[in-house]
Amino acid sequence: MHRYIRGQYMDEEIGRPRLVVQTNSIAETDKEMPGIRKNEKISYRTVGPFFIIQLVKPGNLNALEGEDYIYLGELLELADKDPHVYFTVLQSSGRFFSSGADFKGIAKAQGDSSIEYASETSKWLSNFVARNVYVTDAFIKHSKVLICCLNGPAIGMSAALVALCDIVYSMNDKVYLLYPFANLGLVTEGGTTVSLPLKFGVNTAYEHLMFNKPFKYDTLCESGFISKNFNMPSASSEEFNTTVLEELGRKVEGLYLPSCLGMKKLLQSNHIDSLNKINSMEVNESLKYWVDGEPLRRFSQLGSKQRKHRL
Ligand SMILES: CC/C=C/CC(=O)SCCNC(=O)CCNC(=O)[C@H](O)C(C)(C)COP(=O)(O)OP(=O)(O)OC[C@H]1O[C@@H](n2cnc3c(N)ncnc32)[C@H](O)[C@@H]1OP(=O)(O)O
Repeated sequence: MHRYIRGQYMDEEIGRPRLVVQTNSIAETDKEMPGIRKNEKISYRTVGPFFIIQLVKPGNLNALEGEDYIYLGELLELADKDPHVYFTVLQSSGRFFSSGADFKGIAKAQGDSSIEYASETSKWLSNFVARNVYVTDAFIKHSKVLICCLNGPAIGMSAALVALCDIVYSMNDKVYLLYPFANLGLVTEGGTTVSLPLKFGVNTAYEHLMFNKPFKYDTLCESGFISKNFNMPSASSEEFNTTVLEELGRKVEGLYLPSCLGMKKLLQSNHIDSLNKINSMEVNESLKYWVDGEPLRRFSQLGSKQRKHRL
């Protein structure tokens, strides 16, 4: 267990600071985790009791392919297993938190002739259902407190994962969440059938989902979705990430951190059954749409800029 003493996290098991490098008031270690590959779009590290996952591909607004979502799930499992970790912190880079599923990745899955599928159903079970259900499940059952640092907007599957976080901080009032399922020939995914009505109210969720309308800052604040706006309009995402981490370091000072995990387990028990149920229902409902081909047509229009979201 960690105690934050004189600017250092003391590891009570080994009776000395486990952390070797200090960045400002936050002690840091870039621990090599066994058994996990690297991913050029997503980095991770531990800082005291915080397991930090960062999206680091700002060039395409941190769009993620199927394999990247699987990687996120694997990182969550890693954080789950680490007894020194109490908080899993999601950070990003650049002007967007994440623009969701990568339309180039989806076109690649469709055009890949190296794999022969028995049927369209078999193809989309593998390219959509299995991946989606896995990463959503990893977020639903995660045992550490999930904190999201929204440096900018989040879209689609990535926005669904944001809605599964326990605490969300924003960098400024330009952030929004968009679930463009109706514009892309999809249905709700990533637990949003449950998480959005829960966090915004049923009718507000309907209005935004049916008409492809972004949840803008005002709604995010009024609903309590955003716990705190750091109000850093001219800062970089890196400055925002550092500021949040420093503040978190001060916030956990003196806390008995296992209590936080105990409370997470109890709070999670309120909705975990309905989230588990909907995860399976959502992907099974979506499968029909992928097999029919409408999402592919629409993702391809998005890639060629023939289709846009109304923001
Ligand atoms: C697994 C299946 C599940 C699917 C669920 C989903 O996640 S659905 C959501 C899918 N994502 C989207 O619909 C967002 C698509 N992007 C946009 O609508 C716009 O890019 C934007 C986010 C509104 C931002 O518009 P803006 O005009 O500010 O920027 P650009 O469009 O010029 O984008 C900058 C570069 O980023 C690339 N890019 C953006 N989003 C994606 C993406 N989802 N996939 C791949 N690449 C993306 C864009 O192509 C630009 O790159 P250039 O090389 O500069 O052209």
